Amino acid sequence: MAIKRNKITVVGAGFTGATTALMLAQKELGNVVLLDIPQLENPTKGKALDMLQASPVQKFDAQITGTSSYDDAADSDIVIITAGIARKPGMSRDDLVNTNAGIVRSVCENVKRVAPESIVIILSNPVDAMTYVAYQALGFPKNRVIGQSGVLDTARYCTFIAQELNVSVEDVRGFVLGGHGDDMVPLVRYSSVGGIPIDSLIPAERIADIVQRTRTGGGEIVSLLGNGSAYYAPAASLVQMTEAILKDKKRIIPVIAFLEGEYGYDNLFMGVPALLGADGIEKVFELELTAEEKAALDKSADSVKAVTAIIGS
Ligand SMILES: NC(=O)C1=CN([C@@H]2O[C@H](COP(=O)(O)OP(=O)(O)OC[C@H]3O[C@@H](n4cnc5c(N)ncnc54)[C@H](O)[C@@H]3O)[C@@H](O)[C@H]2O)C=CC1
Ligand SMILES: O=C([O-])CC(=O)C(=O)O
Repeated sequence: MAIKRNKITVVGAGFTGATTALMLAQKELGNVVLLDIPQLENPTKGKALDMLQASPVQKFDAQITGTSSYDDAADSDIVIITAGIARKPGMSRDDLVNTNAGIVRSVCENVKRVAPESIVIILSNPVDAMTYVAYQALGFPKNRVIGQSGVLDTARYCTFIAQELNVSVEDVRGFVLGGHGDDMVPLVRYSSVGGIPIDSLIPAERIADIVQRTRTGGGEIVSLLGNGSAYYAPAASLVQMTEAILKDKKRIIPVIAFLEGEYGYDNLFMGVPALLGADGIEKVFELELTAEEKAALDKSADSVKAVTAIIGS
């Protein structure tokens, strides 16, 4: 008899998708289906088989299947969408909007057919707008359509704070609100190290540098890689979200959620702190913001609205 495990499909077997598939299996979060286009079926099968053959060495029990058929994704508990093109140096994430909207829409039509009860996590960029596209194409309730940006942006922010102070990343807390673009809003007032507010540990001008480096963190890696974008930290972020849902951990982490009045925004997907558990987004938290923080969030929301309008919200 087959062993009963969660089923997680990762659509897009490129850099982020393949890395995510391996990390999910290594954490034994479920059986993983890695899916890409028919023209890449053999390389996708090859990547999955190669990962599977790491399992006796690393001692993880999970099946990993490469495919181009949505039948293999049937009844997935979670579907992670990484399908689409990545930006190159000199491009913004928004330059990908038209190409990736078509890809995300077609992927979601298949997901809706084979995995109608799944929770869907979107990575493809520009991710706030792509999460909107997915929501429209899937027709799922809003708690089951979630975009990834805040875990990654917060991870970058916390990395830079830990480096600045030469302390363990484990003790750094903080989060980033807003759209996944260069005007995202790292919330300094809610950031601490070992419980100590960062503004009593780091001079204001260095904090400003950290905030700015966080905002352009994706672009920094695009420039260094030369031909693609980040994938290790994005994959780790997707895995953290998947784990929170599958283990019903009730974690409070920033994710892209559908806003219907929260923070004064309506009919918009954007990054906010949320409770993640077995039902997906179980609650969105609305924080008190200062006038300055709200103005920064409004600016970020305006950018998200502009790119979302291109694909017709
Ligand atoms: N939201 C975030 O924080 C992040 C978003 N991204 C975005 O994730 C996306 C993927 O990035 P990478 O994996 O580095 O790109 P990649 O080019 O390495 O992989 C993308 C894969 O999607 C596949 N694909 C294209 N159309 C498809 C379709 N219709 N069905 C199934 N698969 C399809 C391609 O064949 C390719 O294998 C990009 O849009 C990138 O900008 C990347 C990192 C972080
Ligand atoms: O920068 C990009 O294009 C990929 C991405 O979203 C990130 O790494 O934050």
